[in-house]
Amino acid sequence: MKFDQVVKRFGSNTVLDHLDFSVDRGERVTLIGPSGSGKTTILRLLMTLEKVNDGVIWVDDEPFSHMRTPGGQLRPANEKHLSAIRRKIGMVFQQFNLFPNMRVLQNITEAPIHVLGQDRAKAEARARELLEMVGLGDRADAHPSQLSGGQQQRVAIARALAMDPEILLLDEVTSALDPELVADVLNVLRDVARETDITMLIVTHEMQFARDVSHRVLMFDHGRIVESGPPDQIFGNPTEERTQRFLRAVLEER
Ligand SMILES: Nc1ncnc2c1ncn2[C@@H]1O[C@H](COP(=O)(O)OP(=O)(O)OP(=O)(O)O)[C@@H](O)[C@H]1O
Repeated sequence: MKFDQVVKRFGSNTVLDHLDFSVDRGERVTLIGPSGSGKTTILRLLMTLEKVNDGVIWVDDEPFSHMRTPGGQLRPANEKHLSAIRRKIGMVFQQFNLFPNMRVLQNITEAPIHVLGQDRAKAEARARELLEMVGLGDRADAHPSQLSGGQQQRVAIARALAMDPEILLLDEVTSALDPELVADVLNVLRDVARETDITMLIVTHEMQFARDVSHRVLMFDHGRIVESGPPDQIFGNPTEERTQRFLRAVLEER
């Protein structure tokens, strides 16, 4: 995946200013930085919830924000291109947004059956495997309201994985949880990181988790990358004053 000179503005506010970065297949990258630095905007562009003002996003060497004309030129993606391409992307949000009137199993199989056209038996078998993986093998028939927030978030992780995404976006997935439920969710994500080769883009304030699972950390400020490197370097020995100040502030919040 590659952001090539991406510009995103909201009115006169330039949130991403000619942003360039790439993420390799299978790489896990954490975005850190102060509030308003553009991290969520990057994830929303990849979810096709926002459109770039300039520059191009590429996934698998194919234009993502754009599409090719028969003459080989790039033009902004239309709805058809976006709906095909957004299937490559899975996302888990701060709010779990499960379908409240569907049981856990159906929450997971809904999109594979209705969007990907998977056979029901196959989708259910895969959903049960994923429920085992997130430690909820015995809750397939529960309704979301019968689960804790942490369990609901683990269902949301299984639901995202059921679409076999190439890229998984995690946006502050533990921020809405009671503190005692955070560890279970992060442990499930550590397992996902260990057992799959899904590319992950992670926004989190859980610095130890970021350190454990990321190959690389990008520090953002005002829509630009201030510093990037392996987690041990960024968290252990950051060179930029802006990164040092940000990490001190995060530690003080704890
Ligand atoms: N839909 C929108 N309309 C107008 N401005 C927006 C919109 N979405 C984001 N912004 C602005 O874009 C900037 C970047 O926001 P973004 O949410 O990407 O930052 P962030 O780094 O994810 O912050 P946080 O950690 O608080 O979530 C902010 O100035 C924000 O006010």
